[in-house]
Amino acid sequence: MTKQDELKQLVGQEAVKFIEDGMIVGLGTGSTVKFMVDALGKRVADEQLSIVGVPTSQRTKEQAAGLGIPTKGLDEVDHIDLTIDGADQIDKNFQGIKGGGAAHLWEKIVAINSTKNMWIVDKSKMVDQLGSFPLPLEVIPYGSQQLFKRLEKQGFNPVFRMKNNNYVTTDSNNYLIDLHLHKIDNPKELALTLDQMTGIVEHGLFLNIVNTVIVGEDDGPKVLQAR
Ligand SMILES: O=C[C@H](O)[C@H](O)[C@H](O)COP(=O)(O)O
Repeated sequence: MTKQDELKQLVGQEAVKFIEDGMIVGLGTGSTVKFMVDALGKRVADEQLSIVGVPTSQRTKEQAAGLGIPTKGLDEVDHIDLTIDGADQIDKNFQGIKGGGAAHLWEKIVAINSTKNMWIVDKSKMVDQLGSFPLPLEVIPYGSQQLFKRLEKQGFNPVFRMKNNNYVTTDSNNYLIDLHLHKIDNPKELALTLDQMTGIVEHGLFLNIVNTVIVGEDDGPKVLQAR
């Protein structure tokens, strides 16, 4: 296991300590969350912990099922106590970029329906300013070439996310466009601009969403309270 994976595993194991019996828990997506779900599966098996998971992707749903973690869809629960998710970048104001794993639409919908949100990251994700990680957009395939041209004209440096010459598609069968912005001076203003562009289903800026961040540092996981 790489050093970075070790840090991811440790934050995943730390995060599940916040899960209590009877909770409804949003389960994020990504390589860090995968370690968290493994640790949660262990608690469910060892302690007969009774929880319900609400997965933010098919991938996470399948992993949870394989570990015997009961899951429900978002519309089958009346609340979510805590969602634990990864992030691609987090700045000093606890604003984040998500969607590097193509899951930010479902993740954001689950997050805004959660009482508390926790992000788990290794230390490389903590930055002074967002933007060196390309900002993901989930876009409707219909007219996406035209949308792409509009994004180009606005200087957003868009790139369709491709794999083996095919468009990467999300769990909602949409495409992804990554904006290579290098730095984002005003995340709120950018979010408003992108919110208003027809064809963009959701962008990966997660502003004022997270309550707690667990950062994997060399000397162990650090729990930071965001708000
Ligand atoms: O779309 C994917 C999610 O937003 C992930 O939570 C994010 O990309 C972080 O993933 P990882 O833990 O694999 O770096």
